[in-house]
Order: sequence, then C-alpha cells, then structure tokens
Amino acid sequence: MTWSDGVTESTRRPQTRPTQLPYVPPHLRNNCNDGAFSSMPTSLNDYAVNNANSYGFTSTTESTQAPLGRGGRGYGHRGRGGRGRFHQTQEQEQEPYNIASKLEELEVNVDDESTNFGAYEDIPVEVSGSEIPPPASSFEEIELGESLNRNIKRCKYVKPTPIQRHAIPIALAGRDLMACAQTGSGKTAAFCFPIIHAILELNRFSKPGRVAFPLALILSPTRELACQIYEEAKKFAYQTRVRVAVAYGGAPIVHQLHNLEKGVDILVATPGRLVDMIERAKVSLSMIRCLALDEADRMLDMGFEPQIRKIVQQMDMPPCGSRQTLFFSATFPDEIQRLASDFLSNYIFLSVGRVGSSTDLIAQRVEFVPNMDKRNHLMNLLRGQNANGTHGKHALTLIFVETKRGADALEHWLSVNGFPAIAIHGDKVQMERERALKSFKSGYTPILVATDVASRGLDVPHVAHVINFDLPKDIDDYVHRIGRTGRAGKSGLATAFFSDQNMPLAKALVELLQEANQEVPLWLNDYAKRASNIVGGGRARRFGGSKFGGYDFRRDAPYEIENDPYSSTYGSFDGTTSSYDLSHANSYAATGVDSYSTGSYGHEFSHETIVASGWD
Ligand SMILES: Nc1ncnc2c1ncn2[C@@H]1O[C@H](COP(=O)(O)OP(=O)(O)OP(=O)(O)O)[C@@H](O)[C@H]1O
Repeated sequence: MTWSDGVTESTRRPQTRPTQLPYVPPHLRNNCNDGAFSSMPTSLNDYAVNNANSYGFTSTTESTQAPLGRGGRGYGHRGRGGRGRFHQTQEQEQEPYNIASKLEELEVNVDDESTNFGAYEDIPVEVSGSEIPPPASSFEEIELGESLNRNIKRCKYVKPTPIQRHAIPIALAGRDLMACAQTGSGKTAAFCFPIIHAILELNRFSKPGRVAFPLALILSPTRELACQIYEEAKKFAYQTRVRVAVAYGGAPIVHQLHNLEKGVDILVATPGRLVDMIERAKVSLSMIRCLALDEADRMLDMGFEPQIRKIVQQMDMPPCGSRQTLFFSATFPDEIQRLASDFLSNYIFLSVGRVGSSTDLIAQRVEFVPNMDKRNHLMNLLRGQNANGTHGKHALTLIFVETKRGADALEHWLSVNGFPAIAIHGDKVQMERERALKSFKSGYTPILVATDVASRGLDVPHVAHVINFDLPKDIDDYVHRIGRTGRAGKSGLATAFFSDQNMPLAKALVELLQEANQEVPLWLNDYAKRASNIVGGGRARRFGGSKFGGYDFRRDAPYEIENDPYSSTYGSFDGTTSSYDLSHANSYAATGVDSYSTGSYGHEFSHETIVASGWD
C-alpha cells in the first residue's frame, strides 16, 4: 500500500571482587595541581531561540498520488560479520584505567569533525517479511526528488547510512516497517525522508484552519526528542511546501495551537500533549497517512502503551492497513515487538547491527566502584580529563544517575567542587530542562547530570564521555545511554561504575561487551556467572537465543496476524531461500543467506542476513 491508496540483586561477593585502591590515573601521579575546568568560558553563550515554523502556507492542487512502489522484490544473500577480537588477561585486569590515554586514542578531544564512517563497514543487516524492496546504495539511486536532495546536500549527508539504505526504499514502497539500528546511525532521516517525499509526491498540502489535519504523525517519548526531531524535519523540508509543527507538554499550549492553525503536514508530538489537543478538537488524525514512532519500544512499554492505543486505535486515525506505520528504535525486546505488531500490517522487520547492540565506535569500560566511593572516583575521572585537556566545549561529559534527587545532589556536589555541572530530569520544569540542555550543548556547562530522560535519541555533538554513575536496571537502557556518544561515525568513551547492586545486569553486560569487542574484566565475568546461578541472569538476551543479527519475533512461534489481508497465521519458517539480484546493491559484501518462507502465509516471507558495507 502506498499513501495514495488509503486516506481513508543478592549481595554475595564473588571471590574475584576487586580490591578498591584510591584511583590515580597514571598521568596524574606526578601532577596534582590541576584546576578543574580552569579554562571555562566566563559568559553564557547566546542561545539561538527556536523559531516557530515560518514557512509560508500554500494551498494545493488536489491530486491522486502516483504509486510510490519501487518493486517489492524478495532478495537473498548473506554473510555473517566476522566478529571476534576479544582479549582478556590478568595483566589487563590489574592495569589502572588511563582515561586520558583512552581519550587520546579515541581522538575525542579534537576540534575537527573527523568521522569514521568506515566503522559501519561489514555491519550485519537482517531483513524479514514478504516482498522486500531492495536497498539502495546512494541518495541519487533512491530518487528522493530535487528539493529533498538539495536539503540532503545542505545537511552534508554524502551517502546514506546502512539503516537509511534499507529503510528508505521500504518506506517509499509504502510498506509498514519495524526497524532497529544502532544509536546514532541516522534513524531520524530514515523515517523523515520518505515521509517528506511522499507528501511532496502527493502534492496536497495542509490548509490553515481551526482544526489541524496532519498527513503524518511522528510520536516521541520525550519532549526534548520531539523538539530535536522537529528541528531535523524542518531542515529536511526546507524550502519545500511541507509544513512541520511540534506539540509537547510543559510548554504553553496556546503558542503550539497557534502554529497548528497555520496548517501542518507533519506533526511531531509527545503522546500526552497530542491527546489533549485531540480532545480539544484542535487536531484531527483522520487524514493521517503515515504514523512513525521513534524509540518505538519505549513508546510501547508500560508507561506509554495506553496513550498510544488511545491515539492510534480510539481516535479518528485511519486503521492499520489504511495508513503506513513505521517503528524505529535501537532496541526492540520481543515482548514489545509482539505489542507493536498490533499496529502494523504485513510489515517488514529490519535490523541493522544486532538489535540492542552498541556500536564499535564506543569504547566501553566497566569499573568496580562501591557506592560510597563513587563520588571520589568520578572526581578523579573528571580531573583526568581536565589534565588531558579533554574537557570543555568539544568534549562534553554526560553522567547518568538513577534518581531525580540523585541528579540534583550530584550536580550540587560537582559544582561545589569546581566542576561546572547542570542537571536534567523529569521534575524540572520544561524551561529548566531546555536551559540545561542548551547550556550543555553550548559547552558552557560541559557536564550534564541526567536521569533516563536524556537517554533516548538526543543527538548532542561532542559528547565524548558517558559515565554511568548509577547503572540502569535494564541493558537496553544502558545501550541507549552510552549511545549519546559515538554518534554519526565519531568515536566515544563510556565508563560504568559497577557495584554489588548491579549483579542482575552482569550477564547482559558481559554479552554486550563481548559483542562489541570490548574488554571484559574477570571480576565482571564472575559476577555474571553468579548472577546466572542466583537470579537467573537477569534480562540477558531478548532475542530468543539468536546469537547474531536482529531478531524478528515472528520467527519463534506461529503467530496470529491481525489486520493481515492474506492469512491468519504464520507457519514456522521453513528455510526456503529467496534470491536477490546482487547487481542491485553493488557495494554489498554478501556471503550467506538465511531465508524462510511461510507455509500458510500465502506469499513468500523471507528472512535474510547480509553484510552490508556502507556509510563510507
Ligand atoms: N547520511 C548521513 N550522513 C552523515 N551524517 C548523518 C547521516 N544521517 C544522519 N546523520 C547524522 O548522524 C547523527 C545521528 O543521527 P540520528 O540522531 O538520526 O541517529 P539515531 O539513529 O536516531 O540515534 P538514536 O538511536 O540515539 O536516536 C545526526 O547528527 C545526523 O545529522
């Protein structure tokens, strides 16, 4: 279907628990006179004020959109990513952590804009579903149209990232999509480009009025992320007739409504504010042709599911099958996939990199730090950065803590001790949250202490170091948190303070570190083994034991598909291989295939694994 078709833990200690010694980074042992962040700027930068959407409204011609379909060809080829470098020696265990040299090695303290797009070479891609449109190797090949291509060039995007190469053709073909890709790999553009393109093709733009009738709705779990997506979408839609607007809580509704009245084609919103606007009859979803959920697993977890069901199923949005639905996230637990499938029709599952994996661009370090030592340990780390010059505007540090009170307390303690820090959490009013983020982004306050409110989606350039002062309970949250660094081909560093309380996370953490070719401390392995015996390993892996690649939960068991025009159940995958014309993806290193078809599904359902070269 294309848009045109349907408007219509335990406290037992492991024997190898490390003995805590006062931490002194090697480069600081003969140098204790550092003044933390002595070179901070003295005045607050001028902050740019977000302008409201100011595109001139244009009315439109009613036209029937030409089909967006680009050939739903099944393909099959394969290759498994050669992973494997994984060292662990006693010597390494005992070696103190030299953060400064690590940062140097990672080149995170430089002013240049160097990126390592080659890091996205050999990234495993897994696609399953029926009639999968082939990937594209360049933006030109995707044919997004002149105005969008001009904006892509303005953004200095030379080549599509792997997620973009696969997801954009799928979305352009009008297919529903559940897509997973590593943090910082360009998912925002992967859903924005097809949406903007489809509206342009439709050539039917919104009109001003008391009730807004957006054609596309993008939902975000946090206000900050909604604003970020809005800004990105505005860039992508620059000098087109496509109007973008944003609606989020904590800010005056009047101003947002005023903007909506000018007409809106793409509405970016947080669920609560959107429901409010719909109930005030200021927004109608009856014209929605595309629904996109960013951080989709978060959107559908316990907190948001009722609101999402209300918006999608109980308002006036066209039903599943009559609209296009796109779900994106870096993590996708299978129970959430199951939930998500309620909102999707005959969808394609796409994963670029292992679902929930972290990118190799992020150097991860886990240190055993008892709770009472955390503050001193943190101070030593920060002093180490300062001594190395890795601080300030171009090497921001993001510190995650568990609680809002903890965030305020740590912010205060850091500030009192001469480290410019600011906190962001859900108890702050929206203006304070925005101010904190701006102060951090500008480098004026190069340390941000945050709760998980800042863990998802936020794209802040120059975050060189993410410190998990308190580790989260869920490995997915850890993945999102560390993903605030190492974005868009740049390197980053992530340090986690692990204490006895974090035992339930140990197994999943070990797996994640191994997959990302990171060093695993012996003591952490020991915790992981004990965790398995004591607490069952926590929520280790969520993918039904699949060791590689993304995991489409539909592969597990016969599954009842709702809203499926072809059949009521999937049979189990039978391993039938589908073929793929390699000439179509000239930059693919394809070496193997896992491909399946469903017996009772009525048409081919392929599952494949490929190794994509890309984003170089
Ligand atoms: N094709 C491209 N070429 C160069 N840079 C790109 C490209 N696509 C996206 N980027 C940049 O990469 C950065 C990360 O993109 P984005 O925020 O969309 O990542 P994400 O996958 O949504 O991350 P997260 O999972 O944390 O939400 C952004 O600064 C974006 O401008």
